[in-house]
Amino acid sequence: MNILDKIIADKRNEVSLKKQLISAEDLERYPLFGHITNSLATALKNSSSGIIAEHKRRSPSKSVINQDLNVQDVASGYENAGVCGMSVLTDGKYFGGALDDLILARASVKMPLLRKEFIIDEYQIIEAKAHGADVILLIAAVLTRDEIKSFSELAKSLNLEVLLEVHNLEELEKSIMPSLDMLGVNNRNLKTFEVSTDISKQLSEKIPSDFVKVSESGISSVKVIKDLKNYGYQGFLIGENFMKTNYPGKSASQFIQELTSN
Ligand SMILES: O=C(O)c1ccccc1NCC(=O)[C@H](O)[C@H](O)COP(=O)(O)O
Repeated sequence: MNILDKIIADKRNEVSLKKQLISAEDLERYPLFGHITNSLATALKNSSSGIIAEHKRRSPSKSVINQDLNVQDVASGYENAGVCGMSVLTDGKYFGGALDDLILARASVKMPLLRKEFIIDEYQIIEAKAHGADVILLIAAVLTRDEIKSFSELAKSLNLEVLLEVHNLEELEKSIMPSLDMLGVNNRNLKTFEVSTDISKQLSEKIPSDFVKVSESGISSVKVIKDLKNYGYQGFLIGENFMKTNYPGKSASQFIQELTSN
């Protein structure tokens, strides 16, 4: 079993247990469920940097990245740096994240927040809204076309935006539909952890122009972003490169200054 299959098997158990503890109807009564959402797609379209900065304590590919930081400080640092939005990993077992991280980030910043999660059930979309998210991630590798359609339509009905993530042409072709806002190409193969931005370049021309294109993972230099911009990318999801430092907000700020200075 590859790591992605393991994550998904664990996620199915986790979600089924959670549903027994808190019903979807209960989640809809959470105060944050009614929050007014902010558009990440619009922020990316209007930005000269396009950075989406991630809160990531650890990962299956790198184990520990940084466990010593306060998520509220990270969120404020990123917002002050001028990023377009923040990705908050909420998976506990493999990434050391939590839904509480999303609530704490929401309490600290106004910018769009992406719930970075392995979504396999509509329940998690309601949960995302109830904990302050503006955007959800759907991963084509683990969903059928019918699931992508029903999950994205549910998200849209809750005023959440959808970032659909692919890693190859087959996933892209099965996923294109009007209920998506942004199409992300993950440069990391989630089954082997191999990272190459070549996949973003190869798939760029296959992504219809009505979607905001996002390149995700393994981005650690301004040069790579300048290159990807030539392929039509307007969003760049960066986690480890910022989170491995003591001050992720400061790192993001320096990165954006370098990116936008010439
Ligand atoms: O990051 C991993 O090791 C990983 C492994 C298995 C599934 C997902 C994984 N990461 C999720 C992400 O997509 C990244 O956290 C995100 O794109 C940022 O990547 P990076 O800038 O390389 O930290």
